Amino acid sequence: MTIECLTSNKMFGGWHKQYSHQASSLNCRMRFAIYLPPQASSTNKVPVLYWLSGLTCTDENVMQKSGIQRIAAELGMAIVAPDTSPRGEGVADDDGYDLGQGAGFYLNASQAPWNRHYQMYDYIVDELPALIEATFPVSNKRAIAGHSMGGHGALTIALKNPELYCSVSAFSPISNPINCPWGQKAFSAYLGDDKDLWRDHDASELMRRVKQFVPARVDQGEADNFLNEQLKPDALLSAAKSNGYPLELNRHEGYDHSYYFISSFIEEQLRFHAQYLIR
Ligand SMILES: N[C@@H](CCC(=O)N[C@@H](CS)C(=O)NCC(=O)O)C(=O)O
Repeated sequence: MTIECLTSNKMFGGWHKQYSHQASSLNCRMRFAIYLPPQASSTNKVPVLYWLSGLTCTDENVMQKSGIQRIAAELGMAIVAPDTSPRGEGVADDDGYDLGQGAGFYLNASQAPWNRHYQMYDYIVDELPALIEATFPVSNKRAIAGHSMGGHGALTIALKNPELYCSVSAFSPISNPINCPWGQKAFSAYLGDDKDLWRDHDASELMRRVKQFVPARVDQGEADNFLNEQLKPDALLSAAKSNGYPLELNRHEGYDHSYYFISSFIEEQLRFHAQYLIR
């Protein structure tokens, strides 16, 4: 498991670094970013928040636009930002921004040609945390968060693995992908036409039936141009209500889908996670 450090920048007393490594689950080289707060040292392991980004993003969007490091440094929390799909010349792709590279949807593809590399669920749940915990001064206390496609990823991964994550949050998640164009396009390609199999990758479907509740917070801008067609937070809310799931859904008047919105509320989300990660 050799990894190569690509960049290293001191920030708020800690370090922001980018690494490249060969990902065996994805069968290609991957880049990720990590922010290590000043509290992280060989004698002090800090908890980790995994951040899953949205369509068209890489590890860089959240690290460059959200301001997440300032509050992570105060709270003593590492942030890990993986890429949003497998990458490279030999990796299947599509002309659309919402399928293929930059649009891995954090699931394991079963259909050709996608199944050769698109195993993002295994990468995020197993391979990457194992690498992070073996390489950096971090504990195995994990939380997970994300934006849009990454909000879908964070919610579905936490709901399926309540023993692995202390808490979950999302900005503007694709809450009911089986009933929206982004989700239907991606799930048809990656999972095939059997819609029964899609339900296992849908946050609203999972929230309606899970028995173990991971503390969950969602922030949604009311002026988000994807709100009604793609994101559908009401489906998530009604699933939570029907199952007695204590979901905290915050609606914010006037905010859109961008990182201007995320940077306005990232501090609140990190403080939400700190209640469960840092005790
Ligand atoms: N239609 C947009 C969809 C992409 C988009 O809005 N991506 C969101 C996530 S769903 C994002 O975070 N973009 C990158 C950024 O704002 O830094 C496009 O043309 O690229």
